Amino acid sequence: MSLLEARGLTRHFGGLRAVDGVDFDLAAGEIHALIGPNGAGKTTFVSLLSGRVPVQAGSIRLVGEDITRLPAHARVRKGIAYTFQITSVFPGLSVFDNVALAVQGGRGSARDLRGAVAAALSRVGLEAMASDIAGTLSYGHQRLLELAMGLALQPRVLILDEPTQGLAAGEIGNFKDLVRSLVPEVAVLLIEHNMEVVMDLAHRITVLNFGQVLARGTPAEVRASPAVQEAYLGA
Ligand SMILES: Nc1ncnc2c1ncn2[C@@H]1O[C@H](COP(=O)(O)OP(=O)(O)OP(=O)(O)O)[C@@H](O)[C@H]1O
Repeated sequence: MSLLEARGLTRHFGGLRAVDGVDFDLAAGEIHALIGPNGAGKTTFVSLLSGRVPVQAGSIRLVGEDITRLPAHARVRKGIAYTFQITSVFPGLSVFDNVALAVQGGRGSARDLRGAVAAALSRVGLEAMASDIAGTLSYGHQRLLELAMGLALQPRVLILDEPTQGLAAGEIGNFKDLVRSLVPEVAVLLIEHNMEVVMDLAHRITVLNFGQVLARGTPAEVRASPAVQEAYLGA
């Protein structure tokens, strides 16, 4: 059984078929990349999975349970964490407090709040900055804070939307090591434009184009696909 399974997932905006009958399976413990040209429907698709955008047709199952109509906060409690854009960090609060808020919204019982925050911060290497005000952190550190907030939710599925955007080259290497360290406890669904990161990290790739699945497979299979090369990789 897939950890997370979508069948015929559909969301149109007026006449625009942003997501149009997508079947998708996320296996336990995998790093799965979602790629495709600008406007292909990637963010809309993960917004359907996380419940930020309502589904018009199709179904979503998490470990076999139908979650298609559950509100976003209920999906978080069931283990789907979508690390939102950096705006989800409260800039006036400390790093500790940002993560503490996430712990309280998550799946765990949070009996040991301090311990849970410390564990999430040490996972991303920010433990020394716990008392810093989040808004004073560098951009790269704010992205790590965002990841710590996602991990503090104790997710089964962690959805990362363009996590390397704006990171310096040196930071990208650390980020890849960090994502690798998360599996197999967590399954990672990664929207990523940096093909070097995708090909290096992903176990499997799904390619969207005009709201539909153009191809799926291992990095080698996707790279070799003539349809993908024509539509996307520009080879
Ligand atoms: N709330 C909305 N209302 C109307 N159209 C929308 C809405 N959200 C997305 N769209 C449109 O749906 C299409 C898919 O957008 P989406 O952001 O999902 O693509 P994407 O693959 O994530 O693109 P990018 O790589 O540029 O982030 C686009 O044409 C976009 O303009």
